[in-house]
Amino acid sequence: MLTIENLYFSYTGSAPWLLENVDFHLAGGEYISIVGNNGSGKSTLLKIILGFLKPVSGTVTRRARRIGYVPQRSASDASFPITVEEVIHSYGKLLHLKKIDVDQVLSVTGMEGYKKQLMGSLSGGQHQKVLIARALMGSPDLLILDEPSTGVDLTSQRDIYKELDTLHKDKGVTILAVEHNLAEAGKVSDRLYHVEHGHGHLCSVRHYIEEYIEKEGGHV
Ligand SMILES: Nc1ncnc2c1ncn2[C@@H]1O[C@H](COP(=O)(O)OP(=O)(O)OP(=O)(O)O)[C@@H](O)[C@H]1O
Repeated sequence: MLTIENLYFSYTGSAPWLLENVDFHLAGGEYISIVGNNGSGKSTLLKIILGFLKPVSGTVTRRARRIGYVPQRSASDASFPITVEEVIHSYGKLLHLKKIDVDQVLSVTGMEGYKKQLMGSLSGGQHQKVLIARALMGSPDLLILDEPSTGVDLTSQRDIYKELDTLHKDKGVTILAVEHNLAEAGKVSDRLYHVEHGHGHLCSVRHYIEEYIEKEGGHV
């Protein structure tokens, strides 16, 4: 679905590298969460994968038919006066979809009852559920999310990861997400991709937690 080979990236275009000699492979049907400290380059890697940024060197091969993207939530999202149904309609137009059934789109994450509401009036969890529903328009085979549960209460976090788990397990959607929420994402991801000091490696959730406990002297 996605292969990265020998990727180097920095915002200046030269060393020191933010991402250095990165290799990554995401197979169809997998769910991988990208984890690592603040500033380690996770969102940057996602932007390179999405084609928003160009690697300085190395290759990114995308084999997905269609990619759905849920961006990181920003404070400005709440102040823009747009309703839920307008968000769905405008995205459908962007995708050149011939028919847009707003109720059907929103029903995937149980948000059809909120279509007349302003985006800014939704709670953090409701907002993310609308963005996930939007990202699923046009039936993407790869769903990419940047910190899907930021600013979301615990109950809504569980709802969101339950939905991601269903999409992954029942509908076969391949998922790649930048994550800080290991408590929830760890339960549903197949593996983690740990970005640290410019390098990345795949590991199991268990291995990552053990490594973390060792470094932090026994505290998670
Ligand atoms: N447009 C930019 N121009 C220059 N530097 C940037 C830009 N965007 C990000 N950076 C820097 O690149 C580094 C990595 O940022 P990035 O957002 O990829 O990290 P992250 O791992 O996603 O962090 P977090 O967990 O805090 O979201 C940071 O030092 C950041 O300040």
